[in-house]
Amino acid sequence: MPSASRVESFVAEIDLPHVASGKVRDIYAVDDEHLLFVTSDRISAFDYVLSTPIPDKGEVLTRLSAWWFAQLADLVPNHLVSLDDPRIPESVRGRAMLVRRLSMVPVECVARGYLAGSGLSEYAASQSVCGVALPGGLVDGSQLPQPIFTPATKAELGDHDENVSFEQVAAVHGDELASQLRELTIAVYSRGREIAAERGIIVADTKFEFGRDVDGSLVLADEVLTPDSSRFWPADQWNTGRPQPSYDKQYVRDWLTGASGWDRNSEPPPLPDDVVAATRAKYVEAYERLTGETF
Ligand SMILES: CCOC(=O)Cn1cc(-c2ncnc(N)c2C#N)cn1
Repeated sequence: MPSASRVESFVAEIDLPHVASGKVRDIYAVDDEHLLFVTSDRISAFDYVLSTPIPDKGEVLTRLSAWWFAQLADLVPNHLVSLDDPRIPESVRGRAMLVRRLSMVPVECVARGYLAGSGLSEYAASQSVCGVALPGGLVDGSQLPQPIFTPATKAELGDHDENVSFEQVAAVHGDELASQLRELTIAVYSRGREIAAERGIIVADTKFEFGRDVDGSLVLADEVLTPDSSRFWPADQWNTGRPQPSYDKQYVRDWLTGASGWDRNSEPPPLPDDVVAATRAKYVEAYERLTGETF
């Protein structure tokens, strides 16, 4: 959980009961049926939430999620009600969604189309990810023969989610729900990946969260296919056998591991203005390339 002072500072900004917080997003209760899903301008890197915000990042990611919800509406219903409802406080309008309150399924529904991160580590040890066997000879950044469902259990803030197998999800939630989650996760990722690829962005993997509404239907919740919930790679720089450049966070990563002189065991230093500006520009560029709209 974030430090008490951090949560209080956000609760102070928004006069609604606090429900949940992630590294960069916070959820508040509006009424029995609705929540306020707020995305801050905070950015995280190397498992730290950096002290320097990226102006407009929260609004870019909020509007990107809203755009994806519309692109995916024929595949799956979603929790978005509005971006400009009068119940959204003026102080966060633009970077907040009014959403339907759901009964959340406590499974991080991850789809992977490429090998990276914890998937690569698991593959190196077992030639599988979350119990899904893969062909030999794959390397960092390899495209998988087809997208795979690699669920995880949500960790406390600051810890890494724990990868689990489909069978483990089925053991806890039943075969039917586990199969529905897998099918929906792969279908929604496949659509999103295809749309992004046409626009020069590889979505290597992504994490969805689903909830159930009052009649038990699965509804797509949380944020969707953003650079925070997914690995976004520039397609024109894709080169297997080494870590891929991040579409949105590479300037931050390069500065932190280079010119900043940062000692990895301590809090990262504040970002210089040029890194902030270049990073903001990448978020805006990703939004404009994907949606075709001017931010
Ligand atoms: C920001 C940190 O919290 C989370 O990411 C996970 N979470 C989701 C909910 C939720 N709960 C009911 N209805 C919803 N529509 C949602 C959503 N989204 C609560 N925590």
